[in-house]
This record gives sequence, C-alpha cells and structure tokens, in this order.
Amino acid sequence: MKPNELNIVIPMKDPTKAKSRLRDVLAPQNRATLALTLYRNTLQFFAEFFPEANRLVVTESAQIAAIAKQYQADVLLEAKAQGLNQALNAATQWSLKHKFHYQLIIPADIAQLSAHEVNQLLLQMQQGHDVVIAQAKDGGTNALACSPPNAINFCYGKDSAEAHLQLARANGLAVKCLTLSQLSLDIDWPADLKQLHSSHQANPLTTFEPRAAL
Ligand SMILES: Nc1nc2c(ncn2[C@@H]2O[C@H](COP(=O)(O)OP(=O)(O)OP(=O)(O)O)[C@@H](O)[C@H]2O)c(=O)[nH]1
Ligand SMILES: O=C(O)[C@H](O)COP(=O)(O)O
Repeated sequence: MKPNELNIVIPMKDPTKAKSRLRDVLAPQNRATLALTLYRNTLQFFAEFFPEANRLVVTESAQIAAIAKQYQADVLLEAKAQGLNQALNAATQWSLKHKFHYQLIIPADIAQLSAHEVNQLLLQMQQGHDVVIAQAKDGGTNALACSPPNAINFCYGKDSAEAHLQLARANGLAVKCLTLSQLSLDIDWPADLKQLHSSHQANPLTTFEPRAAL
C-alpha cells in the first residue's frame, strides 16, 4: 500500500448535537467542547503520524469543515445530516471518484489514538485482507478499513462489528476483526469518562469530569 492510495474518513456531527449519551452528566456546552476536543485530537493525530495519507471529514457543520481545513483535511459537506451510514456512503463515493484504493473510517471520539495500532490495522490490509475491523468495547465498529472503499455496505448501529464481519464473509472477502486496546475505547457513556479519570492518564480529556447532576 502506498500512503497516497489511502483515504482516511472522519465522520463528524454538528458539535451541538454530539455526545448525546452524555447528556445526564455533562451540560450541553461541555458536551460540545468534549466533542470538539476529540475531533481536533483526531485531526492532529493523523496530520502528525499519517501525513501522506489523504484525510476527508464528512460533516453537515460549517464550523467542523473550517477546523478540518486547519489540519489540511478535505471536506465533504452534507446538505443535511442523514445518519452515519448515509454520511459514509457519500464519503465512499468521494473516495472512489478520487481513485483511492483503500479507505479507513475512524470516528472522532476515540479517547487516545495509537499510531502503532493504526499501523497494525493497515498491515492486515497490506497482507491481503479486503476488510479489517477494529471493534469497539461494546461491539460497535471503531475503525473500518476497506479495499476497495465500497467493499461492503455500512451497517453502523448496535453490534456493527459482527454485522460488518458477516457482510464481508457473505461477499466472499478476506476479513479480519481485531480487538486493539486503545482503538476499542471510544467515549460514549458516562462510564467511559469515569474510566478515563480513574486511569490517571496524562490526557486533557480528564478535565471533562462527569457530574452526578447538572
Ligand atoms: N457526518 C456525520 N457524522 C456522524 C453522524 N452520526 C454520527 N457521526 C459521527 O460518527 C462518530 C460516531 O458517532 P456516535 O458515537 O454515533 O455519535 P456521537 O455524537 O459521538 O455520540 P451520541 O450522540 O452519544 O451517539 C462521531 O465522530 C460522530 O460525530 C452523521 O449523521 N453524520
Ligand atoms: O459501530 C457503531 O455503530 C458506531 O461506532 C457506534 O457505536 P458506539 O456505540 O461504539 O459509538
């Protein structure tokens, strides 16, 4: 795989709508700030460690689009958010149109990205897998690499790692599902924020302490 054959797709909601599952423990402004912090961390990480790969942010938000450009990412602006699967279908069409052989989808809510883990995932692609999944702690899909970009249909939602695995098998593709420690940790629920706190990691996200009540 040549680095310039890879498009890294980062889907991102309007920050005022993001992290809704934290609504019981973070005030709206803090949820938006957390979502923006995670998003900037994601862009910074890929600009620093994978600068030769293309990055594409798919979003309905002009604010998110402007930030993407600060980190040299391309932007696909959705007219209106129609859900994650629809956003990724549009991004995949973009990848095909721009002749990328590989697409790696990463959500913008991983607590701490690891270049070693992303390289492990890409190595599986180089070794001949068509689809590689890094599953989330709750059975979701936290990273999804596909070659070609439209190798499978997207079915993000409950237990999507298993669903993506089965789809790839049904299509007769070589597929691998990985459990990678950092890539399995997205921040969805209050317990995820608490875990971040108790891990004592030197991580700016620990300032987002969950509150018992607003
Ligand atoms: N462009 C786009 N991105 C989305 C959409 N839905 C979710 N995402 C992004 O996909 C990633 C995973 O999303 P979720 O965990 O489902 O959403 P979230 O806002 O982080 O959290 P919840 O509101 O609690 O579900 C995040 O980077 C989201 O911003 C969508 O409709 N359009
Ligand atoms: O796999 C999915 O559907 C999305 O990543 C959402 O899963 P999550 O609950 O892990 O955010």
